[in-house]
Amino acid sequence: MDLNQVSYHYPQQPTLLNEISATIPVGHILSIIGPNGAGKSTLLKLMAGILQPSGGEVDLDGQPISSIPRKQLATKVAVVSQQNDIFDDMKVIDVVKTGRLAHHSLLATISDAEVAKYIQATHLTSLAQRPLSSLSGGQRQRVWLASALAQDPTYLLLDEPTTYLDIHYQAELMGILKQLNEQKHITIIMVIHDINQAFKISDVLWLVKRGEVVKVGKPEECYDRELLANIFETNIQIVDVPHYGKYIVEIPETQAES
Ligand SMILES: Nc1ncnc2c1ncn2[C@@H]1O[C@H](COP(=O)(O)OP(=O)(O)OP(=O)(O)O)[C@@H](O)[C@H]1O
Repeated sequence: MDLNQVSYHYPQQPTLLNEISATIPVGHILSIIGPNGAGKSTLLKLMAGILQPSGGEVDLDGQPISSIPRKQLATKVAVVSQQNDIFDDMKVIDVVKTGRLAHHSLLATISDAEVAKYIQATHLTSLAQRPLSSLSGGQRQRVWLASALAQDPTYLLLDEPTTYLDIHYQAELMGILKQLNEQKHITIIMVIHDINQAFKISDVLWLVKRGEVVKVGKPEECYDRELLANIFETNIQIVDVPHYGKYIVEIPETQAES
C-alpha cells in the first residue's frame, strides 16, 4: 500500500493531514502511534478507503483505492470494527460468517471448515454457539477480529484494538495478530495507544503528531526519549526490564524533578 502525497481535511475544517507519502510493505506490522487528536484514526480510514483524500491518492497494488469497487476492495482490506450491536442476538459462529458477506453476494457461503479455522485462530471455539450479547468486551473484540478474518484480507486494519481489554486479553490479542501475520502473511496496520505493545509487535512504527508523520522507523530506531517526549509532550523514561528489554514509561514532571 502506498500513500502518495495524501492530504485530508474534514468538511469546513482546516487541513489535518498534509501531503503524506509512505509505503507499507506487504507482510509488515505497522503501528501508528501518537497523542489524542493527532490524526491517526483519520489516516487509518483513508487507508481503508472509508474516507477519500482531499488531495493525493492511497494506492493498493498500484491502483488508487478510490477506483476499486467496494466488494473487490473488501477482498483485500478488512477493518476490525466493534460498534455493531445489531448482531447481539446472533451466535458467535454466525457473526463470524457475516465477515464473508463483505465481498460476496448474500447467497454466498463460507465453508464450515473455514469458519472453524478463524474461530480457532481467535480462540473462540468454546464460545462459538453462544449469543454475542453473552460475551465479555474482550471476547467480543475477538469475534470482530474473526469476522474480519473471514473476509480473507491481505490487509487487516485495526483502530485501538486493545482499548477495552485487560492486560491478559491485550497480550492474547497481540499474540493472535503476530501469529496471523507470521502464518498467513497478513499485513497489519493498527492505531494503538499502548506504545510498549506497539514497540514489541511492530516491524515499523509511524509516530504522528498534529497531522504529521514525524518519524517512520523500526522499533529499535524509535527508542528515543527526546523524540517520544516531544511527540507526547510529557516526560518519558526508557528503562531496561530484565527478560523483556526496553520499556517506555511516562513519568509526570513533578515526580521526575523530585
Ligand atoms: N468527522 C469529523 N469531523 C470533523 N473533525 C473530525 C472528525 N473526525 C475527527 N475529527 C478531528 O480530526 C482530528 C484528528 O482526529 P483523529 O480521530 O484522526 O485523531 P486520533 O489521532 O485518532 O485521536 P485519538 O487518539 O483521540 O483517537 C481531531 O481534531 C478530531 O477532532
